[in-house]
Amino acid sequence: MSKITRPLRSVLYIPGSKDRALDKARGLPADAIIFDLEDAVIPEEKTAARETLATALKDGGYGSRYKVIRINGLDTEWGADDARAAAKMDCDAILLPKVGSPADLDALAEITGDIPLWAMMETPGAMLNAAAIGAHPKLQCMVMGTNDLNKDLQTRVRADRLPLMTGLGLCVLAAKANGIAIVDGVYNAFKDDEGHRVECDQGRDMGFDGKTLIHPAQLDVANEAFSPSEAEADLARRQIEAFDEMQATGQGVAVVDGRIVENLHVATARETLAKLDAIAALQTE
Ligand SMILES: CC(C)(COP(=O)(O)OP(=O)(O)OC[C@H]1O[C@@H](n2cnc3c(N)ncnc32)[C@H](O)[C@@H]1OP(=O)(O)O)[C@@H](O)C(=O)NCCC(=O)NCCSC(=O)C[C@H](O)C(=O)O
Ligand SMILES: [Mg+2]
Repeated sequence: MSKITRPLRSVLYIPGSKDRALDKARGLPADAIIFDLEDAVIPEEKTAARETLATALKDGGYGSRYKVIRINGLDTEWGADDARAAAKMDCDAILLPKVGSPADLDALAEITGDIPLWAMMETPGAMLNAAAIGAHPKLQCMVMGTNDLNKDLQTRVRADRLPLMTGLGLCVLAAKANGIAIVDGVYNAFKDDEGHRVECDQGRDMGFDGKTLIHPAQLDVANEAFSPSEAEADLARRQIEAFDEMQATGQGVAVVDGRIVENLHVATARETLAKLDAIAALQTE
């Protein structure tokens, strides 16, 4: 499996059937795009959407944005044809909805070969099998499907997402244990910037790499929430400097702002600065 080293702060869903949205995305500040053939496309348009998407990707213009195609499930009448078609399109990964076990990814890989796979984590069974799914050799990223998860769990939708916390936590653990990326679910109220910001911050605190989005208006908030802040960058630089100074005197612990700094904190500080460099590189691409 090829590990993603680029930022995935903002991952925008675009219905594969909507020409206008497919075109608009060429100029939007999204780190990644999920070209959707599943829930955003009505059954009557699914076959035509495959063609529309193939044309859009052939025409190109998406720059360095990571391009992911979400196909329909392989247990649907469209899934296998989607997979065969997606494997021939110019994309970076293929996203399978409602993954329940590693066998689902095996079945997709039989059709798509070496293309990296992403998995929608959106059923109770997937939460319980997260560790095994995360260890699949072709899996590159987990995507939380919080709408489907809410539906299957019969939860009440709460601002603090308490009913989802076990599932979100299990998936974050599975992704980190396997060294793959993981992005949070969508915030449905796309005109509610404040609620979106709160949920982005919560996802960032939990260790998600970014958030999936349904509307361009959500991009800036996600990009900011999942970027290191000025204060975090400043602290990282000072931690590295203080630790290097301490090491030069033969000591293994420094103190910055009243807190100890050991080699593991320096590793985090270096990751923070590397992420900033990766974000800066996106802007020059
Ligand atoms: C939610 C929407 C239906 C709203 O659409 P619309 O009313 O057209 O919005 P606007 O008029 O405000 O749009 C302004 C312009 O922005 C473009 N646009 C809108 N959405 C997108 C988009 N996602 N990507 C790119 N461009 C977009 C419009 O074309 C307008 O452009 P212009 O006219 O040139 O100014 C709509 O946003 C939408 O369809 N969003 C995507 C919905 C979707 O993909 N849903 C499926 C994924 S969510 C999911 O399934 C998660 C998971 O599986 C789970 O279980 O949780
Ligand atoms: Mg879903």
